[in-house]
This record gives sequence, structure tokens and C-alpha cells, in this order.
Amino acid sequence: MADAGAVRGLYAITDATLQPADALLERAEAVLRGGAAVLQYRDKSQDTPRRRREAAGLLALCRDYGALFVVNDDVDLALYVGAPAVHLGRDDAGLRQARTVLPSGTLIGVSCYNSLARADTLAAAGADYLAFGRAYPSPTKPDAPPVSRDTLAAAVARYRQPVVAIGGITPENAQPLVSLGVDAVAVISGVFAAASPERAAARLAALYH
Ligand SMILES: Cc1ncc(COP(=O)(O)OP(=O)(O)O)c(N)n1
Ligand SMILES: Cc1ncsc1CCOP(=O)(O)O
Ligand SMILES: [Mg+2]
Repeated sequence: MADAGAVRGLYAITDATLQPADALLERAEAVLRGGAAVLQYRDKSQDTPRRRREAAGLLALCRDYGALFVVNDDVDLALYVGAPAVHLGRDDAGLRQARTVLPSGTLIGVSCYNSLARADTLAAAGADYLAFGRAYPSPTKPDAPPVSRDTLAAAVARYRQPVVAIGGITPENAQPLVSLGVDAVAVISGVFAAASPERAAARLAALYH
């Protein structure tokens, strides 16, 4: 059974557009070698056989490296591969509904965007971690709503659950967020589009050592 305490440090998120399909696992392994504590599989395609294959491969890698594996959006895929965690946003399954189908002990993280009111509701409903963002302009999701430093700091002070910052985070700009006290920095392009994903991951992970 996973523990929410695992959500601390670099939270890396895959993106199918940032490498050839046959390089996903190799690239993810480099990021785990660099020190990612959490790895989320985020794939917006409808290719169920490929999604199952990739998620199962990433889960096995995460087990080897002692990292927490998270499936984005898709409760059925999480169930299929036996993922220890899922991440749900406002367009995904509801937290309570997901709890009814996932094995007990599965961690459920949620997107709170820039809303402490949404975080209050979801924290009270049993979310295991709370993600806020975008922290900086995001190449991956340019229309994501910005979250202020004040909101992030308020979230850190307010919740017993880990607080995750996401959006536009790189090795160069992550330190102020870590100094605010966020438990994890969630990063797509800052790691997977870097010249050396392993090195970028190591620099981000080192901010928590
Ligand atoms: C750690 C983390 N935080 C936020 C998100 C965004 O989730 P969502 O709002 O459902 O958007 P998509 O990522 O599904 O496009 C996330 N995936 N991970
Ligand atoms: C999924 C998501 N939610 C808010 S910003 C974002 C994308 C993060 O990607 P990047 O690290 O490349 O900005
Ligand atoms: Mg989603």
C-alpha cells in the first residue's frame, strides 16, 4: 500500500509528444535514475493496448527504483495495471466515485488549479495530495490558470496532505517554490524536453536533499 509521504521531491510526468514512442521507457528510466520520487503516466491518446503496455512498463520501472507510479485521468487503466496511485482533475472521474472502484490504499491526487475552496472540498473528501498550478507559464498547457505564490503558501500552511506545484517548472526556476514549502514539484517539459533528462531530474531532485 502506498503512503502519501511518497509524494515528496521531483514528481515527473511523461508526455508522448516529447520522445519517439519506443523511447518512452528508456527516457523515463533516465529520469528515475536522476532521482524522481514520483512518475505519472500522462497520455491523452485512445490507444488502449499501447497505453496498457506503457503503463505496465512504467509501473515495473517505478518498482525497481522505489518511485511512486501514478496514472493520470484513467481509473480503469490504473485498475488494469494495479497502479498504486491515480491523478484526477475536474474533467476526470470524481474522487468519491474513484474510491468506490479502486482497491483500498490506492492514493488519489487531485488538481486544485488556483482554488483553495476546491482544495478544502477535496481534502475533506479524502484526497491524498493536492496539486496547484500552473506555477509558471507552461509550454505543455499554456491555458492552465496561474496560481499565486500566496495561494501556494496558504495551501502549504493549511493542509496535512502533500501540496504539489505544477506548470512551467524547470531546474532554473524551482527553488522559490521549494522554499515556499511545496512537498513536490511536478514537471513535464522541464525534465522530458531537457537536453539531458537525467541531469535535469537530478538537479530538481537535489532541491529536496
Ligand atoms: C500532479 C498533477 N497536477 C495537475 C495535473 C493536471 O490534471 P488535469 O487538470 O486533470 O489536467 P490533465 O493533466 O489531465 O490535462 C496533473 N496531471 N498532475
Ligand atoms: C498538466 C498541467 N496542469 C497545469 S500545468 C500542466 C502542464 C505541466 O507541464 P510543464 O511542466 O511542461 O509546464
Ligand atoms: Mg486530467
